[in-house]
Amino acid sequence: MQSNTRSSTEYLRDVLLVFLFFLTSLKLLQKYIKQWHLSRKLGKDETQDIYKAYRSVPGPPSFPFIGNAINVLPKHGMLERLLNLGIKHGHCFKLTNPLTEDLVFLNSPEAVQAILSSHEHLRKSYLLEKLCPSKIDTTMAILPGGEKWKSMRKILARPFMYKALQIHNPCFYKQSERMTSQLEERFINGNSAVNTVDDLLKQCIFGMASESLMGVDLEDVEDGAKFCKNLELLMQQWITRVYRPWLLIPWIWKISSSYRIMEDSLNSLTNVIFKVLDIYKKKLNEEPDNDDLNNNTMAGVMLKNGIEPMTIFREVAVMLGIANETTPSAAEYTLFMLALHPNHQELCRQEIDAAFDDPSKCHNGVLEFEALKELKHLERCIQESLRMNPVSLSLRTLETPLRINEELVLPSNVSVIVLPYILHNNPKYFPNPEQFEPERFLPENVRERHHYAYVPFSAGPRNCIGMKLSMVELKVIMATILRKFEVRTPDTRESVQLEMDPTMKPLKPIRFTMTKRILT
Ligand code: HEM
Repeated sequence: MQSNTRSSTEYLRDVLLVFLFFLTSLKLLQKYIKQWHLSRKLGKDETQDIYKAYRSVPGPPSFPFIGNAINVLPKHGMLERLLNLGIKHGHCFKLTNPLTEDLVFLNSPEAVQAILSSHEHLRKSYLLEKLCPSKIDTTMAILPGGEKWKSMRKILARPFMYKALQIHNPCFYKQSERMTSQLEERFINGNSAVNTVDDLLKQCIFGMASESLMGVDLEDVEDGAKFCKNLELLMQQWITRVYRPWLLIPWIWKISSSYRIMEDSLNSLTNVIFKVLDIYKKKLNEEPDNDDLNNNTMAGVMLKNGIEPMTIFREVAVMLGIANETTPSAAEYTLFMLALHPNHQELCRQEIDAAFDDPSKCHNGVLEFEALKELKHLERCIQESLRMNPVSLSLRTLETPLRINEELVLPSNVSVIVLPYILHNNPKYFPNPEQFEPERFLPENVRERHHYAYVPFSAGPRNCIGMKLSMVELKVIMATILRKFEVRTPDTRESVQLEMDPTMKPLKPIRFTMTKRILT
């Protein structure tokens, strides 16, 4: 019996070895074919120069079969390992991966500018395209550049501009007031003085994004929390495939439980968004010339441009998925920073009180949109918090070579990553990076820094379309919370670990205490 078990273990090991050998050979073959293709395009000498320079890109030792897997796995602690590599190797380093393209991390503002400002390198990643559920793989955020991406990005730009956001100003306060009442319930009337707030921030931000982008309060159609949960399930199943590569094989994926969960959540989301579109169309029929309805929501601009309902559904679902994955962790972390630094919290509060107490800037508890621009210290605190926890990253797969500087050209079929966490925590660009110093964002200090040293929302033609929306959301949320509560935390910066999942967020929800302010 024992020898049987041993022999089946050995058999398994042999199969695994053959499989890995086969994979590595395939990868090598693929590499030579790509090199041969490039040499036909550029000439043999130039191609040899590119590959020679590429081989000199530093990086940790890579192993047969597993490449640099040990540098990224386990997920726990990955960010710190990557930051250390960034600081050790300087402006770029590479990691190899036996299953997909090599990854080159760009860590200096000059190298970051080379990729992000380029209009030629707009493809995000082959892997991202492969992983994407087929119903949403043609959305603007996933498309590999090209005319289709360009025209959709142009159509969708309008609802994200300040003019459109200004129109939705009352809805931001409505959602935020809803949240502060829930906070009051939790901290003042509840049993425990110490609580987490991540769920309430998420619901509030989701409400703001969905109402401003679709023009309908989701709570009027169905339980917003349920919709939010379905979006999260969709994102989780999608990401599961990165950590379980066998799910990349289509037939295994289609019989997996993850696929079924994803299909169920997709169907549920489709039903709700179609209901919202019906409400919106009815409103449009009643007021066909209403500029707000036609131009200031995603639903409006897409209907006006004759885009079919299924495409509208896809764009809205992906947009809300991204909104839900990014701004809530930025809000939680900003609140944490303000809780850890009462002096900065007080400076923000002085500006906030001055605006709320000025009858020319505040009507019925709603600050004029323009008054948000005057909350300068708050804005710097949000920027500094996004420096320390930049939430997202930029990823591109090169279809043609990319010149980084005089010496280095990266060959095609390499994936390039800008991880702002590395850039923003490098003492060379931000001295004492572990310190919370909002003064770094005073205009005179910003002017002295390289424009590409701070890129939480990316930059260039494929930057974040939702940047202004999320800054407005973050300001309104912080202003309404600080107006009502004194915020503190029993957690420390060292005890709050950030993880990439798939965006950067605290591993465990952060705990807060909130004391109600007595306003005279
Ligand atoms: C704090 C919040 C946010 C952060 C830090 C953030 C950051 C980013 C980053 C780094 C990118 C990658 C760009 C690239 O590949 O170079 C991106 C893309 C994108 N973001 Fe955001 N984002 C945030 C909020 C939002 C919100 C609220 C929305 C929409 C409601 C949004 C929609 C998008 C879209 C659609 C793209 C893809 C754009 C394209 O491919 O053309 N983001 N974001």
